[in-house]
Amino acid sequence: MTSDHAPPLLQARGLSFSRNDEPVFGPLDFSVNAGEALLVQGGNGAGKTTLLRVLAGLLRADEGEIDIDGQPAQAARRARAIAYLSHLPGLKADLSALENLDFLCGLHGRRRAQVPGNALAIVGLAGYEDALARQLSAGQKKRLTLARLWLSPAPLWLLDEPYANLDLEGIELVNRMVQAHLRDGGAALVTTHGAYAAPPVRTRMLVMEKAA
Ligand SMILES: Nc1ncnc2c1ncn2[C@@H]1O[C@H](COP(=O)(O)OP(=O)(O)OP(=O)(O)O)[C@@H](O)[C@H]1O
Repeated sequence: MTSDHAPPLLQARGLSFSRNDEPVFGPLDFSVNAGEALLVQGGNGAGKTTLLRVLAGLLRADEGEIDIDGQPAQAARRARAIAYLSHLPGLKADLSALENLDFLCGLHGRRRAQVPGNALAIVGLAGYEDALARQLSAGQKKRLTLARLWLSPAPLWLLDEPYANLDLEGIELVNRMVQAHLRDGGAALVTTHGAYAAPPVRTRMLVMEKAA
């Protein structure tokens, strides 16, 4: 079977979510193939973060189906396939940068041939190995979460506002990481308000609007 006939890495059909009977989004239909990015665009409150949390399995959809590699996205498949970069850093404040990465690799595994020390250098944090997470700036924290992402073995990246808090060099770093990940056969969903940079890769668009 050639990759042209492989099922999408991620497919959502009729996906909808509401809170207290108020619709937040949907029904949405979209798919992302290996080697592609899906830009999830929408203004504040449009439901982008909520969608990523539903895809990551942190919230339950009201209706619809999510398939990963052509199979229903149950918990074990999600855990193996998805790396979720929240807009919150989710770091252990009293552990060092390197300890945070070691801890997260212990929880989620890591790509072969990638080690935490190298990942720190790749994201521009060489020399910060022993700095406590709480002593890092917002942009440095973001870079540390990018190092974690880089170490993840998961093919499907869910990136919530990956450019937030980053300087120009950091934005280019995200774009290079996404390009390399897609070249390796991965895929990425990237939320954006539309005003940010977007990765220069093969992209699909999903435009979300605040539910009426
Ligand atoms: N924990 C929560 N409890 C109640 N309502 C929430 C909660 N989180 C989000 N919402 C509401 O759900 C809607 C969608 O929010 P969401 O964070 O998904 O939007 P977004 O598109 O990511 O916005 P932004 O661009 O501002 O980050 C908003 O109306 C928001 O107020």
